[in-house]
Amino acid sequence: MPQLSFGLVSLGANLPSADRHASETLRSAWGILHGAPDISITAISRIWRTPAFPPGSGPDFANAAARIATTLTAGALLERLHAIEAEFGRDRSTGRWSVRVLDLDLIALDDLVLPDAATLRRWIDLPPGQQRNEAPGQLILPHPRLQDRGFVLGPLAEIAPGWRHPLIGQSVAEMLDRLGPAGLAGMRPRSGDDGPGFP
Ligand SMILES: Nc1nc2c(c(=O)[nH]1)N=C(CO)CN2
Repeated sequence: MPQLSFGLVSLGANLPSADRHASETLRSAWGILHGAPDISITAISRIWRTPAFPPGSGPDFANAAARIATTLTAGALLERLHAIEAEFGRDRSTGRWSVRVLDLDLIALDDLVLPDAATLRRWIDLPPGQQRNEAPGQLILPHPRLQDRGFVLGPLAEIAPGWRHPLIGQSVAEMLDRLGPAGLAGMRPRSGDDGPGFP
């Protein structure tokens, strides 16, 4: 029997037409994710509307977070997430902060720390905006900017507030607290009828 892992995935969409379209993109993406034989979504946050980061870099995003159970390895799961992004027309070659159709980020898988604790610590401590020197496609877990981003932590706190970062040692709720009110500035869950709960 392959091992069943616990995973956290952050979903983001920013379309020029924003809003309604972007949340439809997220809904169909999590439908595809849940339809895969070796992945199931066990909880999904509400859809949040969030200002683009960095500020002024484009239209608002729709963001959500999913808790999954999977038998896939981290590498296979990441490939699957990229394949779903490609189905939505995302082109990873168009640059880091360009307008994207769909973003599926693997935030964490069990307590994996990759590539290793010392390297991840160095990347976590990099000043904002400074580039990491990872190889293209290299697996980094947990996501190295997770603790700085309200648009990740806000939705995540709805489905996994007690999940503890294996290197930082803080829970999602504690990381969100540390960001303070400014960390969620301008961000809001869209409406009560968006969830939580799946489907
Ligand atoms: N609000 C918000 N801003 C972003 C997002 C995102 O998902 N939400 N994703 C980015 C690229 O990963 C860059 N900026």
